[in-house]
Formats: sequence, structure tokens, C-alpha cells
Amino acid sequence: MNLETRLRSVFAASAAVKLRAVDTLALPLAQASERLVGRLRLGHQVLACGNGGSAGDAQHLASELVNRFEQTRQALPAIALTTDSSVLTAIANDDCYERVFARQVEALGRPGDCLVAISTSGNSASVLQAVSAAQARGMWVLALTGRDGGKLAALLRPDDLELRVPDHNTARIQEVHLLLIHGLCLGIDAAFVQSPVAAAPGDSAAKIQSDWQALAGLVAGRRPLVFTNGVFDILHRGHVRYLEEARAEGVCLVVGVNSDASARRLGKGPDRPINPQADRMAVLAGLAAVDFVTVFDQDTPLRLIESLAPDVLVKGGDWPVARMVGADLVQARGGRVLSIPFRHERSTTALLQRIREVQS
Ligand SMILES: O=C(CO)[C@@H](O)[C@H](O)[C@H](O)[C@H](O)COP(=O)(O)O
Ligand SMILES: [Zn+2]
Repeated sequence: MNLETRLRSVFAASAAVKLRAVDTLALPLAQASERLVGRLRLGHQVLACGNGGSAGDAQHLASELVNRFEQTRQALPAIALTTDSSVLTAIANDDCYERVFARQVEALGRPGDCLVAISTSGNSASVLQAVSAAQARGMWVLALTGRDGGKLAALLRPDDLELRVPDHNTARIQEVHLLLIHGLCLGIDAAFVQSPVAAAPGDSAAKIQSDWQALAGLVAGRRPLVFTNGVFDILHRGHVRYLEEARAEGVCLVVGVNSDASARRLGKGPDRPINPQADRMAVLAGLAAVDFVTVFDQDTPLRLIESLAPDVLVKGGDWPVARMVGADLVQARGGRVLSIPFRHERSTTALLQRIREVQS
């Protein structure tokens, strides 16, 4: 067989693997892309690793997240663990090659971040150690593999994802890996072009949106949209947990805060709220679970709920669904209404009582 004939059969084989992969991988690829979007929106980052050709793939992915793929959108945080020769040689030289990625995961990974682990065999020890290090740090793993998934597939936990190319040839598997990387980026581009994250991590002030109309524009397309409201005078552990649970009900959480005048009309006491509305909003905006904070001056958040049209309405503590303002409105649009009990029973009133007792 001359070279041209052999190349023709390589082209055919590559196309055939891709067509086979469509059946098994299109759906999990879409799910992986959506999961990445969700985590990136929360300020998490992507770390990527692999050896040889897969090191190139890790860099390819990182460059498309940090810079862009096909569309202009905000920069996204991703690091290829394959590029810093000083770091790589020091770890390989002083410790062992198998630790080159794991050590970097230990240094850079944070809970909720994603490790993209690329290995055609699923058996590269350096990638396996990186996966274990990521799992130990509360990260989740997106594995790009081939063949039978190797030892890597066996290491994965229920929360991890694997995209396994149905072939045994290293080069063919790598060719599909690149297609998968571009597929991930397609979904990521689309999501962030449609609705950019207003606040960069650490820039919590951008989460505070007092203009309801502007807020409605910012959350358009970020559905299911979750809404909750309250005074949040002195934030306690029960609040933090319930806001995290509320955020998990959708892709964006807006918290409506009673203005100082509105809070005073609730009649909790002449000195309440203790903290002015600007302070209460700033503290809420500092929570990772909260995407936006806004304020309402009315007795109830009904008009705000009408303006935002959330898909999920949540109240914390012991509010029965029947008593929740706006419940019928949300349900009439096919939305859900939830009462999330405080898992840590704390009350601002009781807390203030204790502080006063200590003082007197
Ligand atoms: O690019 C190629 C082959 O096409 C090679 O460099 C290949 O990536 C290397 O042999 C890797 O070490 C293979 O590792 P893995 O995919 O089994 O984890
Ligand atoms: Zn190669």
C-alpha cells in the first residue's frame, strides 16, 4: 500500500471513530459543557493535564477558555499544568515524574474547581495521581479517555464525568479528544456570550443591582432563576446554608432585601434593622451562592417578583408555602415554590438578646 492509500484509510478511520462517538458522547458532552458553565459562573477554575499529545490538548483547552473559542466573550480561568518547565522539572527531579500534575493540583486547586484529566489509555500514573489529588481537594474531574477507560475510569467518583472515545488507537482517540474540547468550548462560548457573569470573583459590588430593570436584563437567559427575600440583618450560619441550597435549585440566585424603611415596618423592634440596607446587601453579595442582590421598599417583594418572573421561589426557615408572597404568581407560570428549613437553627432576635445580656 503506498502512502497516499494509507493516508486515505487513516482519514476514513478517523471519520468513522468520530461518527461512532456521536452516539455515545453527544449527550454526556453537552452535560459536561453545562456543568463547566455552572462552575465557571460560580468563579471556579479549570486545571487541565495530560502527557504528550494530551499535554497539547490540555493547553489547547486552557487557551480557548482564557482567550476565546469562536465568539468574543469574557475571559475564563483555566490553567494547563503542562507548561511551566521550572515547576515540571523541579517536581520530576526532586520527587518523581508521577507527581508533576498532582503537586500542582495541591498548590492551585480549590474545592469546586474542575480537573480535566486527559489520557488515551487511562493508565498514565501522573494523570491518575492528579485525579486523586483533585478528589482529595473537593474538586470534580472531567476525564477524557479511550479504550476501556483504564485505571482512570475506575478511580472516578459518581460526581465526576468521563468522555470515553470508543476506539483503541491512540491517534484516533486524540483526534476525537480535540473534537470534544471544541464541543465543550462551543457550549461555554454560547452560555457566556448570552449572559456574561456580571461579577468577577472578588468583585462582589457588581452583584448589587438596585435597578430592577437592569437586573432583569442581567438575569435574562440565566434560568432556572431562583429568588428569595428577607431582611438578613445579622447574617448567621442558617442563612448561609439555606442560600446555598436555594442556589442549587437553579443557575442564578437573586436575593431581594427589605429596605431599611420596609424592614422597620415589619415591627421587629425600634432598633431594627441594626445594619443599614447598604451593609446588609454588601454582606450578602460576598457569598458565593448569591449571584445578585437587590432591594425593595414595599411591604412585600410582590412587585419585584413580578418584575423578575423567577422560576423558583424560595423562603428560608419555617415559612409555609401557602403564606409566601408571590407563590401563586410563580406557580401559575409553571415555576416551583419551596420552603427550605434552616439546618442550623439560629435567630437574629435571639442573638441580639444574648449580646444585650452580656452587656448589661
Ligand atoms: O501524541 C502521542 C501519540 O499520538 C503521544 O505523544 C502520546 O500522547 C504519549 O505517548 C502519551 O504518553 C500517551 O499517554 P496516555 O494518552 O496513555 O495517557
Ligand atoms: Zn500525537
